[in-house]
Amino acid sequence: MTTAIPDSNNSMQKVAIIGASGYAGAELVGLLGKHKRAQICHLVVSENSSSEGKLFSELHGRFKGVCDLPLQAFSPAWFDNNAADLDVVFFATPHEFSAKWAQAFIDAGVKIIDLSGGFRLKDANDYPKYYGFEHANIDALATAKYGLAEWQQDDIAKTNLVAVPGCYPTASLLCLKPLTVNNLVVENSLVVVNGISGVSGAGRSASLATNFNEVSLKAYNVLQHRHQPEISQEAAIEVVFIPHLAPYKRGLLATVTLQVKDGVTNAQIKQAFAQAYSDTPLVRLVASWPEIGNVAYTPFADVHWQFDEDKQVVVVSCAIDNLLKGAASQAVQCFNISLGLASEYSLINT
Ligand SMILES: NC(=O)C1=CN([C@@H]2O[C@H](COP(=O)(O)OP(=O)(O)OC[C@H]3O[C@@H](n4cnc5c(N)ncnc54)[C@H](OP(=O)(O)O)[C@@H]3O)[C@@H](O)[C@H]2O)C=CC1
Ligand SMILES: CC(=O)N[C@@H](CCC(=O)OP(=O)(O)O)C(=O)O
Repeated sequence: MTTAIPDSNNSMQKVAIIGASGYAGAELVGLLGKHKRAQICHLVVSENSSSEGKLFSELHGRFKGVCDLPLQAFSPAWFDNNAADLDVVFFATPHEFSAKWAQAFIDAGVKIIDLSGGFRLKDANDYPKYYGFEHANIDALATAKYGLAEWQQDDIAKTNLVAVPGCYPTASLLCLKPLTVNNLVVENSLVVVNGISGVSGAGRSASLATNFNEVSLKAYNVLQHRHQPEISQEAAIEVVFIPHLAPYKRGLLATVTLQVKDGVTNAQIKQAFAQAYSDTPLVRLVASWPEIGNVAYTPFADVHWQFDEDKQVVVVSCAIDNLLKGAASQAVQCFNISLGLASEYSLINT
């Protein structure tokens, strides 16, 4: 069953953010705190979190005087006491949490906008392989809709479980989809996606591998990253995905290299990108190769492409902020779409 949010009277939506102490959750607090249609009712962390009871602004000092709500601990009792009063819950939690709890919220009449990967893959068998756990809720997996905001508006508007795309898949798919939906790519050819992320992509918890002082620049999880099947699934084309970790805080770049069919022209490629992104305020076709510095701390995605007519090779690159277009601001786009608002509502010039 799918249910749009009841919204006939432009009502405020009562929202909770689970995972509010983390990086993506904190960005959501910032965006939803100034959103005219959202009332933040609860900020939630894990059951045994060291952050329980602290003010959100104690953890994220830039919000002092802006959002001083206390962080509550999630538990089955918390769910029983609060879920039914909410309209929308954002999960900025580990993937397993979403997989376990989404259905209970949906049964309580709550819409879920899930920033984790708990509902992105359609094949439940991929969860043990790429996420390391058996999916707890295969029925909900079947009803979830992927939420790449510029491409899946109708699905997002109708579902009560939105799987917000991963950060690398967002940038990669914004590059790929104009070419794949127009059937321009050579069948069964090698499609290579190189991604580079800064350290905030790994979340707030301490780890030696993602410690700023330890990171230089290297590829990781090559051919086995969980975003490889996600990109392939949503582009409907097999890709080779090579993520890299680099020593900066915010932003992500994906660069795609592929071969287009014999006879495909520069004009066709131009038309495909123009058609896709001429009317998308948050996805900008830019005149030179995208830079992380132009999109970090913003909800924008910048896209640029180049075509080698002799080799029939296209290179497309997209830069985003991993915590915004790659997570929180895209989640707000999904929230806006579900309310019948323009997806960029409250995200530009506010
Ligand atoms: N960082 C990024 O660039 C992106 C992240 N994402 C996804 O968003 C989600 C959050 O990522 P990020 O903010 O980076 O991660 P963080 O590690 O920074 O934050 C995780 C949050 O989840 C909370 N949490 C952990 N376990 C539980 C639990 N069992 N129940 C309830 N809350 C829990 C943590 O609170 P506490 O530990 O205090 O309990 C914390 O608030 C992940 O699924 C991630 O994959 C998506 C796109 C990009
Ligand atoms: C630098 C870094 O570690 N990045 C993370 C991806 C970011 C993320 O949180 O992944 P989701 O979008 O799937 O939630 C990683 O490679 O696992």
